[in-house]
Amino acid sequence: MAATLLSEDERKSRLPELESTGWRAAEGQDAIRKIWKFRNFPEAFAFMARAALAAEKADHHPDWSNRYNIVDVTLTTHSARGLTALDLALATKLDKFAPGAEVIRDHGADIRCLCEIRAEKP
Ligand SMILES: C[C@H](O)[C@H](O)[C@H]1CNC2=NC(N)=NC(=O)C2=N1
Repeated sequence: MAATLLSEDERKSRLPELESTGWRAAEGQDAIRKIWKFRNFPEAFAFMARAALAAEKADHHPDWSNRYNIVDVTLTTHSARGLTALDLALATKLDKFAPGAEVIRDHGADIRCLCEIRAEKP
């Protein structure tokens, strides 16, 4: 069965818990975003490996980027064009995979979304 968008009631009851672990609204889309800072690249990549296996098993995949020890994750359900229960489930799993990692709320200029990159006008 196709995943359906979270209702207002579901959002009210489920999102505060994710908010408390550091998830925030992603800009410009119905999605949640969290940025982790690990101690080093191996720890970041170990997290990503576990996340990748969980994502593949659930057939639900994160939109993410990695730069050295930073993993920047956005969750949304593309087929539903917004948040569904699949995103809540994956977010909860990711939180379990990175219990000790620092959560970054303020990202520096070095970490930019590819969507911000524009070709220079000739
Ligand atoms: C064919 C395959 O099941 C779909 O493309 C899945 C794969 N992973 C997915 N992941 C996410 N986040 N959203 C989707 O709609 C989605 N669709």
